[in-house]
This record gives sequence, structure tokens and C-alpha cells, in this order.
Amino acid sequence: MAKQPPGTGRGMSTRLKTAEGRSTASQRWLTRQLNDPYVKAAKEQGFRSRAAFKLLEMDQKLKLLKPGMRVVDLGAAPGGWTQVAVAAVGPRGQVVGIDILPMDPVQGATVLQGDFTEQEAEDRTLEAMGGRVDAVLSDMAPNTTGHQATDHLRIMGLAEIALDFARRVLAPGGAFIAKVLQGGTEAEMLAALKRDFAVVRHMKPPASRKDSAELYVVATGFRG
Ligand SMILES: C[S@@+](CC[C@H](N)C(=O)[O-])C[C@H]1O[C@@H](n2cnc3c(N)ncnc32)[C@H](O)[C@@H]1O
Repeated sequence: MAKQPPGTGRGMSTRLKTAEGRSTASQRWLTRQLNDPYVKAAKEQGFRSRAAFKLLEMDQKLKLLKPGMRVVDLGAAPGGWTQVAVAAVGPRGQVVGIDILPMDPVQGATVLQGDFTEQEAEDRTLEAMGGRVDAVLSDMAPNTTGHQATDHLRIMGLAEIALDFARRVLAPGGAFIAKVLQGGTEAEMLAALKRDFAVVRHMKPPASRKDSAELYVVATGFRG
């Protein structure tokens, strides 16, 4: 079983600076990577991304993924969530991951490349699944523009597309997890979720950076 990385804030930390003592954006990024226990743990445990721990932590808390389940992973690259899903559903289960970016194969999963805002990508995902699914996961996030309102709209747009898809393909009792932004889910989306699912929660797993506005909506018990 995957191990949780130890807490932050202990031990030695590295800080990269220019000769003048300031740090550039890329140095700050690299500093954060070097000091991030989740980056280290992902490398040690063979996960392709630190993001894998976000799904692991949510799943450990809610026990969402079970052996034999059929799972779709939207915005799957580089593949951390796909790896976690494959391990959880086991050989009797099925996992299809799709991303707009190319992604290396993950053993035990079907990996597709496509823009999920386009119907064709959705059709190919459905074809690969071959029927109804038990969980739709979406960690989709567009490249940030730096303009807060635009970024908010774009990420929520992807979450809505994921929810539309989930409502069409989930089997009764199915689960939906999607990345949203703090401030929670828009009223209209929340109303749709509450109508179609027995339980709707928001979660900020410990692996999600505190300074990020990212949050996950977790809806279970699809009414079908
Ligand atoms: C935070 S990353 C996902 C990380 C992944 N869950 C993991 O564990 O490795 C977000 C992903 O969403 C993908 N994405 C963004 N827009 C998309 C779209 N329209 N269709 C498919 N994937 C998209 C990005 O290419 C990116 O790989």
C-alpha cells in the first residue's frame, strides 16, 4: 500500500537565490519542488505525479474505489491518478485515462489522447469503456493565464463538462470527483449535483497545496 509522506516544515530546506539574494519564478518553483515531501514520496513510490497522493488521500478517507470498478480518469497526464485507480480496482476492474497531452502507457489502463471539450474525445472514451462506469474522476485543469477570473471560468467549465459526462455514463450508485476552485462549486452545478447524487462534499486533501485555491467536489450515490 502507498505510504503517506511525512509532514512538511521539518528538517533541512533548500532555497535557491540569484547572486543578489532574490529568487526568480523558476527558482521559487524549483525550491518548492526540492522541499516538497510529496514530490519526494511520489518518486520513491513510483508515482508519476505528486497529484497521485490527492486521490489516494481522498480514497483512503471515503473508500470510493473498490476492486472490480470501472473508472474514467479525465485530465489524466502524467498518470498519477490513473496509477492509483488501476491499483485500487485490480485486474477485474477497468480504467480509461484521457488527456489533451500525450501520456505514457499505464499498465492495466487504456490511455487516450484527446481534448475532452470535444465530442469526439468523449465518444472515444465511451467506446473504450464499452458501457456504464462506476466512477468519473476529473483532475482536468487548463494552463493558467494569471488572470484570476478567466482561470476560474476555465477550470469550472472543465468541471461542468466532466459532470455532464458523468451524468450520462455513471451506473446507479456511481461516484464523481472533480477539481473545482475555492469558493466551492457554482450554485447551478451544486444544485445539479445535489439532485443527482445522494451525498455531495467538498474536500481539500492534505496533498493539495495550502496556497492553491484548488478543491475537489466528491459526489457519491448517483441516482441514475
Ligand atoms: C493537474 S493535471 C492532472 C494530473 C493527474 N491527475 C495526475 O495525477 O498525474 C491536469 C491535466 O488536465 C489536462 N487537461 C486540461 N484541459 C484538458 C482538456 N480539455 N481535455 C483533456 N485534458 C485536459 C492537462 O493537460 C493536465 O495534464
